[in-house]
Amino acid sequence: MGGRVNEDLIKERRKCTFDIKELTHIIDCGEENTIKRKQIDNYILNIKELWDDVPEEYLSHKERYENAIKKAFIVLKVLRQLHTGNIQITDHRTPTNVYSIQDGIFRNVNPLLIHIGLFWSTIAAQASTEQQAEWLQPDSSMIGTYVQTELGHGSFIRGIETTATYDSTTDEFILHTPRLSAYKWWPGGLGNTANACLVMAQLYINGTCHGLHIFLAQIRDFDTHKPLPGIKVGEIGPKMGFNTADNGFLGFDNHRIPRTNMLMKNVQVLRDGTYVKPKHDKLTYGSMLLTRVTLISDLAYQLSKAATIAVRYSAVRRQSPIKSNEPERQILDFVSQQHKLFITIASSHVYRVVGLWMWNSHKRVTADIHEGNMGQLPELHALACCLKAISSRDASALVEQCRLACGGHGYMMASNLPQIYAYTTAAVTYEGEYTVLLLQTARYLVKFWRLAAEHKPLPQNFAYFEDYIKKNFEQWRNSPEGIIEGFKAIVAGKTKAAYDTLQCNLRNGREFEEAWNMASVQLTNASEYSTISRNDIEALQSRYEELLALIRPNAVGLVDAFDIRDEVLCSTLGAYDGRVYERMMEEASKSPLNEDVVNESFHKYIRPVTMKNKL
Ligand SMILES: CCCCCCCCCCCCCCCCCCCCCCC/C=C/C(=O)SCCNC(=O)CCNC(=O)[C@H](O)C(C)(C)COP(=O)(O)OP(=O)(O)OC[C@H]1O[C@@H](n2cnc3c(N)ncnc32)[C@H](O)[C@@H]1OP(=O)(O)O
Ligand SMILES: Cc1cc2nc3c(=O)[nH]c(=O)nc-3n(C[C@H](O)[C@H](O)[C@H](O)COP(=O)(O)OP(=O)(O)OC[C@H]3O[C@@H](n4cnc5c(N)ncnc54)[C@H](O)[C@@H]3O)c2cc1C
Repeated sequence: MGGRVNEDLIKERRKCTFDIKELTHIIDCGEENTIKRKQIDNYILNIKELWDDVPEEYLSHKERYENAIKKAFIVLKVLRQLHTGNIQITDHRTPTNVYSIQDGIFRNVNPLLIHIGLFWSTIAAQASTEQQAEWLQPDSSMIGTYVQTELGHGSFIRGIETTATYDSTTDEFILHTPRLSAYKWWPGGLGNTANACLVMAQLYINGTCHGLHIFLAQIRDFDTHKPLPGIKVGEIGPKMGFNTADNGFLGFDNHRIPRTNMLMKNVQVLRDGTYVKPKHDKLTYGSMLLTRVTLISDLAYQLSKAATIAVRYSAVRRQSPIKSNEPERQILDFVSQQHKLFITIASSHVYRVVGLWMWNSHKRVTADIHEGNMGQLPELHALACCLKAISSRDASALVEQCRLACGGHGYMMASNLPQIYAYTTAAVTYEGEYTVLLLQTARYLVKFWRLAAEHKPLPQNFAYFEDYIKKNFEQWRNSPEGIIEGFKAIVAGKTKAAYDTLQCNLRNGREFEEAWNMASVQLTNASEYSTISRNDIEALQSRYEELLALIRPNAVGLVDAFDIRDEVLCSTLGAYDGRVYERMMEEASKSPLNEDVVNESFHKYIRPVTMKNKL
């Protein structure tokens, strides 16, 4: 759409007091990354076949999938070209990588997301060198997915019922779904697209269960794409979002695969059925750990999209004067609006930085694990669980806040905020449900509290537990360092309270697991335990309001610095030029209900009633 940029946005950009490009480079971790990102964005976003004539919302469930899969293979081809041309296409240091721009292309989810993001990475991390050489060929016929969750079990994966029984007479595993609740349910790409999968199943050898292991299974014929004998597979139907993700179900009826299809980097089953244990029994959960780490950056990116849309719209939208004799003000001038939006910008930066830090920690811990040192894994797991849980919960709440901050227009699909919300809120559940993950972190904290309570030596990271017990906490200071100290006190105080409740339940004769369950609300909630006073809270509040006023002139500059292209934002409200009302009218004209001046239903249903006595 051509035309002038909205006058208010022009003024906002003139007001900005910092160098927008410089911030973009910081976000991208360096100017050279920005340049590279823009080149790849240009290359991919200029492919005409990736753009729709008809908005996605007007397509049927089936058409949506077919449209998405067409685009997915164009994207895959481009990714392969870039890959073979030695262009580094993923860079987790930047939130705006090739994975992120796909949001715009699909306006939803790439049905090959799990193939690219989980199937390949799990093989790369958990298959032996020989298996990788065989399965990770660039021209492989396999389109795969990651098949773990079942109808009956998602969170509690030890309860998974699918079995893989070793048959030493044929050197094969027999994959089997013993009952309805054992049907695999949810995996992305499974419904129609995948012809292979990594399946999580309970390993049985000579009647002994060795727990969960991962197996590669072909499920559809590579040529005809028909399900193989013994495989029942299909799509699970419409969802709140993720409607192009092709989530599916899968059942095995004594389906045989070679023994060498078990992922054998960390654990092995030998030809005679000997089981060789892994160095750590949770290495099989490695893909979940990696995805949880990756998700933090993705959620930061979703926040930056929502903030960009809502801030630009709030600069363009005028509604009500502040003083009755004045013209109507930009809604961005209302302090309550600033409070809703600036916290979203800030949270995006927080999770971007934390996501990057976690990504580097993951790399470091993985390198240690390769050397046989598992010491850092529990801490990484505890951090990944907590950060995935709170980043997804914060992101979905803040995206919804941005949507509400756009009033009625935020409710339009054309604003793209409902889709960003549906995408973001799913992350609260998948890859480990929010509460379940918080409880994993709580378990870790309680362990160290017990050490502190028993006056045993603590690692440096937990020295603040000891400080809390010895009441060594400093007086509250209204400064960033003071706030961090305050948070430490809250964590220590909360952990102590949960631990005390747990101990009390145990003293009352409860078994540990039951006592844990009874303390679980305390284990997942935080309260105020610091030395903060009412005066401090008032001082912080007024400092916060001062900061809102300081940020106000830079709000548009701050979201421009995220540098998200209009094709990726896909929003009538958030485009760079701010021509909100023109875009809304243009999008409305695409509604099939505007094709005929008089819809035929008028003649069929309305007129016979309204004109009944007049005909
Ligand atoms: C050809 C060219 C191609 C080029 C390629 C180009 C690439 C292009 C771009 C690619 C970009 C990629 C980007 C990827 C981005 C990904 C984005 C993802 C989007 C995702 C879409 C949706 C996908 C969704 C998938 C799923 O949901 S999969 C299913 C996930 N399921 C879960 O998460 C289940 C949750 N439950 C659990 O994890 C476990 O049950 C539990 C941890 C809660 C409990 O486990 P368990 O019962 O076994 O354990 P206990 O509670 O008894 O604890 C025992 C001890 O074990 C420790 N523990 C547990 N887990 C771990 C772990 N993972 N690591 C280490 N330790 C662990 C506990 O702490 C206990 O310890 P303790 O005894 O000492 O206390
Ligand atoms: C969009 C989407 C995509 C997905 N993609 C995949 C995929 O590609 N592959 C795959 O294998 N799976 C996938 N999943 C499945 C996903 O991983 C599971 O839904 C998720 O792990 C949650 O498990 P659940 O559905 O069993 O929830 P449940 O565990 O049944 O949770 C229901 C409620 O019970 C509570 N609860 C459960 N256990 C406890 C406990 N121990 N303590 C306290 N509270 C508890 C939870 O907090 C929650 O409130 C996907 C899911 C979604 C929504």
